[in-house]
Amino acid sequence: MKNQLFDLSGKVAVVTGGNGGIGLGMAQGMADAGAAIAVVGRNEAKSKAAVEDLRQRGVKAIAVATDVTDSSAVTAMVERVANELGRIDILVNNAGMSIRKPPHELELDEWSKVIDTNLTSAFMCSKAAYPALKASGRGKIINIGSMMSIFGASFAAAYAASKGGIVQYTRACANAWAPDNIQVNAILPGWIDTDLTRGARQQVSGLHDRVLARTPAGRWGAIDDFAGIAVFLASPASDFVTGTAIPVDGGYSVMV
Ligand SMILES: NC(=O)c1ccc[n+]([C@@H]2O[C@H](COP(=O)([O-])OP(=O)(O)OC[C@H]3O[C@@H](n4cnc5c(N)ncnc54)[C@H](O)[C@@H]3O)[C@@H](O)[C@H]2O)c1
Ligand SMILES: O=C(O)C(=O)C[C@H](O)[C@H](O)CO
Repeated sequence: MKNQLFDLSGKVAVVTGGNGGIGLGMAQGMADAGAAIAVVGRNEAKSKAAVEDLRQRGVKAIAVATDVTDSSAVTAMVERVANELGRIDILVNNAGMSIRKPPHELELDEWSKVIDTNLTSAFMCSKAAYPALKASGRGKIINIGSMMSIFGASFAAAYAASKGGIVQYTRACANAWAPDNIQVNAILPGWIDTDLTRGARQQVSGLHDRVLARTPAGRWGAIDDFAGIAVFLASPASDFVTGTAIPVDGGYSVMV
């Protein structure tokens, strides 16, 4: 008999920021395991391309244009996914951004934008999706933290605050929703080659080589590195795993 531990057939996953970068890597992994995917993003051309890629993998996929900092848009997004794909079993809170400045130069509106995008969006999406995840009977939430959930950087005050907050929010929800058989976990990516970190490499002098030097795997991460962990945390294989924050970092967080 086929091993069903990692089988996502019949499941529906919502991936915020799923039209590129780490979100697309996770969406591709879950699609290959059989899940239908709702790609939640703002850039329609990128979302269309992502949906085509996912459909080529033999699953249903839809694009839902949504700004995850807008609470009524988030509510409408969840309703549309449930209507069009029939259910929600997996929510991946992945959308994120950074504004890289020293803390004393960061304006209040910049601080708020980062916290709203990286942390408050996870709260809003999780709260909106909770009834559907509970109805699923086997709900899974995957939140995306960072090395900045563990370490600090002079250019990442708001970003690190948001990513530290994601870990604590994950733990709270894991406790609250365990009785509903919803597992809530976080992934802490190391340094991954995406649009986000292309910006970081332009803005932070020497970053590329510093990351290479302290990553035991000897390379930057790729979006494909997130397919396996997404499938694990979305599937029955992780049914007794909740409240954790798992680094996917080529060893960066264990390097002295
Ligand atoms: N790349 C890395 O090294 C790295 C490391 C640690 C954590 N992360 C986290 O991984 C996640 C994905 O980042 P990435 O590196 O793939 O970068 P990315 O820029 O490719 O992806 C971020 C996605 O979030 C979307 N997004 C941002 N604000 C949004 C909003 N208001 N509404 C809807 N969508 C929005 C973007 O449009 C984009 O699609 C982020 O949470 C990021 O903080 C990335
Ligand atoms: O883009 C930045 O400024 C970041 O800090 C991105 C990530 O969080 C970083 O790769 C560490 O995980």
